[in-house]
Amino acid sequence: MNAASAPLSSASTRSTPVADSRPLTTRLADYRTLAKPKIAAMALVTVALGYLAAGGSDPVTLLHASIGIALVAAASGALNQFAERDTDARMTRTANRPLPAGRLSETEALVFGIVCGVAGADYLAFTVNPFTALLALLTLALYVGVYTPLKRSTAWSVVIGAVPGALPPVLGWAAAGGGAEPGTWLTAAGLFGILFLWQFPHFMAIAWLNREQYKQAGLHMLPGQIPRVGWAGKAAALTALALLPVGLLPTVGGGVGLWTAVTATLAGAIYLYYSVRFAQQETRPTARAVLFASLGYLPALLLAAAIELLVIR
Ligand code: HEM
Ligand SMILES: CC(C)=CCC/C(C)=C/CC/C(C)=C/COP(=O)(O)OP(=O)(O)O
Repeated sequence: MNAASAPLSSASTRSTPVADSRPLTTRLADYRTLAKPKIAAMALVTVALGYLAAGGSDPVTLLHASIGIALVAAASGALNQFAERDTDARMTRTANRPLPAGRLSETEALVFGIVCGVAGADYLAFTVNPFTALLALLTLALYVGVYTPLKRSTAWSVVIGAVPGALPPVLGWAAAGGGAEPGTWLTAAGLFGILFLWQFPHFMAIAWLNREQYKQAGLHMLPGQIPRVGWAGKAAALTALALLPVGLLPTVGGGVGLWTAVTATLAGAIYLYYSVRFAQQETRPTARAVLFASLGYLPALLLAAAIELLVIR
């Protein structure tokens, strides 16, 4: 029985809500942490990219889609943390999250996740379209129901987790009615491919930085758990290299233009440079440089597409 399957220590989480004298702002901050706002915010960047690339031009529809998807993303973060309350308690990076730290109860996290998921899906169905609502629920189901449990048993969980992670731009494309226009399917496939590949250098760096903690928690995030020297870096460099041609697909599909293709190539080249440096020498600085490069790539793409589609065109 590995560490992840060991029984929960009773001190690490509470199952029933207790009277809480903390200020409301503190409690709201804990619910905000449950929602994983930074990951959700970056996902919304890619939703907007998908919406614009599918020809979406109504800011109200994009706002409705963003609100609904943000609620479903918050549900995915809360239900993921509910499911990982035991392993989160075993990693210093996550031990201070509301559940392992005992600031929120399992019931509170579960109810918050379910309410956000139901509200988000209903909101999308009524203000955008049922297809987008279904796709958002599929993303939630794959992330919480497939990726999260698989982390305890196989490193392939990262490849599987990259599928829901890559769906947000397709949600934006669906919100713009992309499904009705077969011609835009290549654009949607390109955006999915970009985000799918983008996740590997991003996470190889994170997994390498946290490799001892993942081992301690019994999570299988890299083959062999502690990667053979250079494995994480090589995987990052290879996927960053593959990202260069895939970054051109939304332009080939006609969803975006030449400037977005140029931006994807420049941002991709920077991402590749830092990934190759990480492959050459796996150190904390080279790994952190890959992580920071990953956090700049997607906003750069959205900015180029927005200028190209809303200003230049
Ligand atoms: C296989 C897929 C992915 C994995 C395993 C993964 C894992 C992680 C982990 C473990 C962190 C560090 C969180 C912390 O510091 O506690 C992180 C940070 C982050 N991830 Fe990912 N991620 C993946 C995909 C994505 C996707 C699809 C997005 C959004 C489009 C994203 C956006 C972010 C952002 C913005 C941060 C920085 C958050 C912070 O600084 O706290 N990630 N990721
Ligand atoms: C609509 C919708 C649901 C959008 C969300 C997009 C999405 C699924 C992003 C998650 C990507 C991912 C695998 C994060 C890592 O979680 P982790 O549990 O490995 O991270 P942790 O170790 O920090 O908890």
